[in-house]
Amino acid sequence: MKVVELKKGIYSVGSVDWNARSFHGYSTNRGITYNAYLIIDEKITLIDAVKAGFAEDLLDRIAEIIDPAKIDYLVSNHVEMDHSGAIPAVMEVAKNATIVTSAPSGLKGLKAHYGEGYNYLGVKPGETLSLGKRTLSFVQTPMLHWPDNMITYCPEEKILFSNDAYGQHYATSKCFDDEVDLSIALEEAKKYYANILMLYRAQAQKALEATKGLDIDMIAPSHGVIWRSHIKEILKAYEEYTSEETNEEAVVIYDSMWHSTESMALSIVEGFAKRGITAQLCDLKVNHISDVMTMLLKAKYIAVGSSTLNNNMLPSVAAFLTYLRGLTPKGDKRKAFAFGSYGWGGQSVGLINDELANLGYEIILEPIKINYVPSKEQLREIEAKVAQF
Ligand SMILES: Cc1cc2nc3c(=O)[nH]c(=O)nc-3n(C[C@H](O)[C@H](O)[C@H](O)COP(=O)(O)O)c2cc1C
Repeated sequence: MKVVELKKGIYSVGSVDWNARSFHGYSTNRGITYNAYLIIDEKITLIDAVKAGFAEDLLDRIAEIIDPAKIDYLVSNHVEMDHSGAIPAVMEVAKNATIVTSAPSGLKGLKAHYGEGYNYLGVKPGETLSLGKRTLSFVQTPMLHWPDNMITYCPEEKILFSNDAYGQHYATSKCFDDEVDLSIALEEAKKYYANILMLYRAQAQKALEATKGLDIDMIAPSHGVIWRSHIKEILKAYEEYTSEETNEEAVVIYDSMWHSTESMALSIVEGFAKRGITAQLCDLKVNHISDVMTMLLKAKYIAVGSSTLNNNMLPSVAAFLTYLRGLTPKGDKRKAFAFGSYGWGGQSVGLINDELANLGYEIILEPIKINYVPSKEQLREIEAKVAQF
């Protein structure tokens, strides 16, 4: 990625990982960027680093502007290795630099990754750091999505370096929201929220409130494009993502060996459609769980189906439910039911029902079970049941 000057003396110097298709299990169909920002002031400051494999790339781009040895501060907004992996390489060159991170969690996390051997400066909520003409102000956003997370605001330039908040996994040679298709940037922001931040809804609401209180010209996240022309749109989108309100939408998620549970799923979709509820059918054999989470983010209704395999649900469904359990925020108000075909014991449907109930979802229909292949009449009955609950 080429160096881009965001404002006079402030540069985007991060890397594009065009072919990354998995980010710790999240499918990144459009690749990833690891954004880093360089501020030229009396104190030369790098905001975040990149993934380890891109360290040379980062240093080369910094060298286009200034000798990397002159870096005074390396602000680490988040310890996770997609932002911090290149820290040792940067510190190898910038021997006198100080790593600025949240106290105490950032300090603890960075030391556990990279050792005690660097100059560290821990900053507490609301603390500021003067770079000369500019100031950096640190807002801690703990558990969004690690204990150490913070966002960094530069009031003189009205830039919020938001790290993971407002980010998107979207590799592009462009830098800004108004240079790309906005619908793609927002779709990827939604997927990012659903898969990384959804569990931490309360913290995301607080970060959103903190953001709204700032005078902002640019939101520069650590992944994807920088928001400058569509700040209102991304904040409105976060307002929607973080709201407890759901939409009149259903997602019918299943796996099936011989299509019996699949036939049931199709009838369930028809039943929802009859009620005027938009429903999406989602076969776990062909839909990645991270895409399913995006579909689910604002859906009020969830139906989960599996046939019984060896006294259990199908492994794909178990994996999906585990992922869903991990990402479900407290007090999630959704309506759900289980369905599936079976041969003899038929345990899968009860197990799914229990999982959905344990998530705190309101169970709106008794588990729907069909022995082996559903008849046309049984399918019509399922459709009618869903259309009437
Ligand atoms: C390898 C295998 C193991 C199965 N184990 C069970 C089981 O333990 N209990 C049960 O009730 N049915 C079991 N069945 C039967 C299926 O649940 C049944 O065929 C069902 O109709 C398949 O639905 P599907 O086409 O949606 O996968 C098994 C089927 C297969 C192929």
